[in-house]
Amino acid sequence: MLKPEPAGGPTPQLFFQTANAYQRSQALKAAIDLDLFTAIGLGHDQVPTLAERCGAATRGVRILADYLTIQGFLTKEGDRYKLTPDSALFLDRRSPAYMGSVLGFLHAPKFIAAFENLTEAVRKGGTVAGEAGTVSPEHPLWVDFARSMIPMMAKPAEEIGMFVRQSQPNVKKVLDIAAGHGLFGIEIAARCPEAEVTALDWPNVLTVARELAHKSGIESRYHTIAGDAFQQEFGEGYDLVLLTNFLHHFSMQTCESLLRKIHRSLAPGGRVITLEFVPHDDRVTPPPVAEFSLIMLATTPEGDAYTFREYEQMFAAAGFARTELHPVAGSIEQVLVSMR
Ligand SMILES: C[S@@+](CC[C@H](N)C(=O)[O-])C[C@H]1O[C@@H](n2cnc3c(N)ncnc32)[C@H](O)[C@@H]1O
Repeated sequence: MLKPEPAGGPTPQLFFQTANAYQRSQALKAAIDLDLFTAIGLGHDQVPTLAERCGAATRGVRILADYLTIQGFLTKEGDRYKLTPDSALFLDRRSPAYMGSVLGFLHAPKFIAAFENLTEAVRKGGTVAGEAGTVSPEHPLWVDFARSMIPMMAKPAEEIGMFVRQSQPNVKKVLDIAAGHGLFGIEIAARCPEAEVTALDWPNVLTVARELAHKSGIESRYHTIAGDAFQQEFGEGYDLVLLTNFLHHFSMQTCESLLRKIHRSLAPGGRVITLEFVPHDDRVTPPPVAEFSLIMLATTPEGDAYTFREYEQMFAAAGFARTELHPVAGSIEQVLVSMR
């Protein structure tokens, strides 16, 4: 979508598309706020009935629906709109894969604010959103994350749950570091009946994880450690430590020190499952994965999207015998399995 036309001469198209990209994200937000995709899915496919269903002006809905057609979220035949297969799956509220809530994090004012001073972040080489950005203790953004991101994490959590069920079915002690919503540990507890899961995160975030554990019916096997992963005692004898979407917030040196602490907490034969954005060595491919490092620049002092070579190096330096990389179906992230 963002590539310039392959036609002959130079074109400012990429410049304009990128300069105006905020209009596209705001149009998507408006459609989700008005539940326009669900309304079309329900058959309100012409402007007058669609506007009525959305509680909006016909002029507003006509212009928005046409814009979303141009952007590829809808199709239009005559004066009737239809959802594309992707919009039907991810943007119709009735779908189990509905993603609308994800904007609760992606468009959270504190998250967007971190990008408003990107020039300064580039000058500095790290976030200018407070001293430590999103890695400040008990940063409130993580409660938004825990409440909003479950639809995005559901598929990888299910995949990791199935992987553990297959490869470590008798797993007993599981530590879920920076658990957030808790979905990853909960999926394992749901599939491995002997698993006792300990979730570690800031106290305000753990409230969300406990709610989900309760809803999932595994709360009697769900325990928590509230506080800083770098300070709190983990205990020992873990068969499995989960590190999903956490290491990218820190420098390699800080990651290594955490990995050493994790290594000490593992039982013989224990392993770590890390879920991460892992770009190729060129750091620019695959694009959606490699782009992740810009988020780390804007929101953290030293975070990054590390390559597999860098992760291998960090785990080896912390004492791990071997690290393997696995793709995750339905996700752009990858899993690293590291053996004690
Ligand atoms: C990107 S979220 C990942 C949540 C979940 N593991 C997932 O993969 O969806 C990062 C999590 O790290 C937690 N966190 C950040 N700094 C932390 C620290 N120093 N100690 C413990 N948790 C921390 C946040 O509260 C947040 O829940």
